[in-house]
Amino acid sequence: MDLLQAENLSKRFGGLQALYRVDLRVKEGEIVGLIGPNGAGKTTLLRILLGIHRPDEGRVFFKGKAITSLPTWERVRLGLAATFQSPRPLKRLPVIANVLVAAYGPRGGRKGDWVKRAEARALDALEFVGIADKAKEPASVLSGGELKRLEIARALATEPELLILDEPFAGLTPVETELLAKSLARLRKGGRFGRLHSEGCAMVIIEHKLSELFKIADRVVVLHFGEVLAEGTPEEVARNPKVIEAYLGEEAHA
Ligand SMILES: Nc1ncnc2c1ncn2[C@@H]1O[C@H](COP(=O)(O)OP(=O)(O)OP(=O)(O)O)[C@@H](O)[C@H]1O
Repeated sequence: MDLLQAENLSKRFGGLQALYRVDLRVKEGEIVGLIGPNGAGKTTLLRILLGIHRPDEGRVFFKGKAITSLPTWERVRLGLAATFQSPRPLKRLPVIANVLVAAYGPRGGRKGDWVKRAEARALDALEFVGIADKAKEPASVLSGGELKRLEIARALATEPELLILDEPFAGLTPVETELLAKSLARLRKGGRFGRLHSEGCAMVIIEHKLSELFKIADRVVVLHFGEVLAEGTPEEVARNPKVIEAYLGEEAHA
């Protein structure tokens, strides 16, 4: 059984067809890259998976359960987590408090001693993304790259089974990008990270930095004008003439 199964998703904003009959499947522990030109519908798809938008048509299943009409918090409780293109931290609160919010959230409560363990898990999530030394600083002191990593720590504190990342590498330096890509690959393998536990987290990663994405993705789905243009391994997608014409070619000319 697939961990996530989205079927026949369509979404229209006024006269604009942002998504048209899109299918997306994610297996347990799989990393799926979601790419496509600006405006292709990637963020719209992410928002439907999270319950921020309702699709006009189509259904979403997570762990075999129909979640199409569930609110976001219930999806999080089931094991979905996400980070967004633009981080929105609680700026005046310490970095650790930003992560604690997630650790105390609806999913935290599934384990008996969650209140006692929340602090430890929040710290370990910060350790995982390499900003534990800033735990007591207000979130406002973090650099752009560190804020992106804070978002990831916050998502990880819920110990998700599927993590959806919207441009995690954007705004990161090359060194930060490489470190984060390695951390995500470790997370997918699973294991214990301090007091955090991962069974091998699956991921959907929206990204324009293709060389980094292609190193860690098992499969890549290409959206174009709201429809799936192509799908395959990174190698297959990179040499697909339709993809080169619609997207990669454009990058090459940029
Ligand atoms: N809330 C909204 N209201 C109206 N139009 C929207 C809304 N959200 C997205 N759109 C439009 O839907 C289309 C798809 O946008 P979307 O943000 O999903 O693309 P994207 O692939 O994520 O692009 P990018 O790479 O620039 O983030 C765009 O034309 C966008 O302007």
